[in-house]
Amino acid sequence: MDIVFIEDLRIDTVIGIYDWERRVRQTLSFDLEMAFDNTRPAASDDIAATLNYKDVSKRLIEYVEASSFGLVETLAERCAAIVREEFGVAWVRLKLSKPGAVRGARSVGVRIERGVRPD
Ligand SMILES: Nc1nc2c(c(=O)[nH]1)N=C([C@H](O)[C@@H](O)CO)CN2
Repeated sequence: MDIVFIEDLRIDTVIGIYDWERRVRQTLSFDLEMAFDNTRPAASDDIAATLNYKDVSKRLIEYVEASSFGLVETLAERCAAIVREEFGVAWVRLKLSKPGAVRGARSVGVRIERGVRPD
């Protein structure tokens, strides 16, 4: 199985359960691993045959910037669904980090895997 990945995609949004968090924008970081057969784009050298990481990044930026969920779990789930449904990705691993949210920890958050991982 091949992977297309996006690392440390930083996006500002409204996120959190506390009153003060509803009034500010915080920076989240996204790491994604997406299953994709890279042999076809490699053979054709054609961007149209790829899972285009720029297109995925732009779509997630658009969605996350406009969102205002309480939990990182909810946002992670919605982002994984976008990747799978709009980009035809069979399996995705998504880590959503909320840096500085907990004193003493560099970062906190969730990691989820959705879909069926190809062999
Ligand atoms: N599992 C989770 N725990 C917590 C979340 C969350 O989204 N998922 N959120 C918070 C607060 O919003 C926190 O980030 C503020 O410091 C606490 N725990």
